[in-house]
Amino acid sequence: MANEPEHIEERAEQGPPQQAVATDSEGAAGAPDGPPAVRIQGLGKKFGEQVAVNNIDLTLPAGRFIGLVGPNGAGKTTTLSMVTGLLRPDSGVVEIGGHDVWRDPVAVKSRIGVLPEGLRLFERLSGRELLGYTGRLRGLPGAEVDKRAGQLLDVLDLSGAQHKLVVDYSTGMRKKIGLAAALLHNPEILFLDEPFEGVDPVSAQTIRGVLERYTSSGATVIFSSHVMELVESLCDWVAVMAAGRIRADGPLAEVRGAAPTLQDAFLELVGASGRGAGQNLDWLGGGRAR
Ligand SMILES: Nc1ncnc2c1ncn2[C@@H]1O[C@H](COP(=O)(O)OP(=O)(O)OP(=O)(O)O)[C@@H](O)[C@H]1O
Repeated sequence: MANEPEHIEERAEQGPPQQAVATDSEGAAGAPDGPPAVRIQGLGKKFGEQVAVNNIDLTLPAGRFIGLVGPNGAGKTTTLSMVTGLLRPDSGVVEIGGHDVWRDPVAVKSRIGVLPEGLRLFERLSGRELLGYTGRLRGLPGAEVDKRAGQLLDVLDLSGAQHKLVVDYSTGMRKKIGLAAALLHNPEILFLDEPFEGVDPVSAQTIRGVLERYTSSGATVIFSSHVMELVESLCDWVAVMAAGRIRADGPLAEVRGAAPTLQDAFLELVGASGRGAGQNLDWLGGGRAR
């Protein structure tokens, strides 16, 4: 990720140009009785001449396990940063649970949990203190924060490290404490940027279990990943992004289509299926005689 998140309050004040948002509750929203988890219209972001996100429209239904996939530089992090109010778009509208991210930031932020990529944590707090601080910031009563923090630390196998300073946490431990902090207020929608990166298989299994339990209650998870097998086994809804555009989105089976795996469908969608595997590197082969 190359994004340097701007300051959140500053961005909340200076929303992007507003556009009218269609009010239909049909189609990909999938939940006729409520608004979709996320509705994006005309969302765009440029960094200098580099178009990171190219006027995308996307509707993500509530109550699903949703994967946002795409090659390096596709625009996933930029999109998630704008959707969660961490980065100001150049254009477009984002609604979360029917609330405009820029006009109604408090309503939105109380409903979402975010595990951003390149997560910055308060390094000089212990894991336990970090959760205590986050819970109080979220307005939870102290006793409830203590209870939930203890349970999350236990489930995520961090109890033994709860009094260690976050600065001394490993990459995987940082992901797990970040996830605990994002879940503490029991949000309706959880956004996770590469939640499994740097996480060992045992911890990945634990995180999976926590997320599956969370979505089974009707909550929504939206996460970005490069690992197709993971997305295929976890998600029931997928959006494929490449070069700043949405190439396909919908139920997993629909996006996979006739392809044997999501990986095959993905390579086809992003136009990488015919790309050579380094045939030009004819000098490479350290095991052969030179
Ligand atoms: N702060 C920034 N300044 C300049 N360019 C940026 C910045 N953030 C992102 N970009 C560019 O925008 C494009 C999209 O980047 P982004 O990080 O959103 O992609 P991504 O899909 O998350 O990639 P990855 O999977 O590698 O993390 C890339 O070309 C990237 O170089």
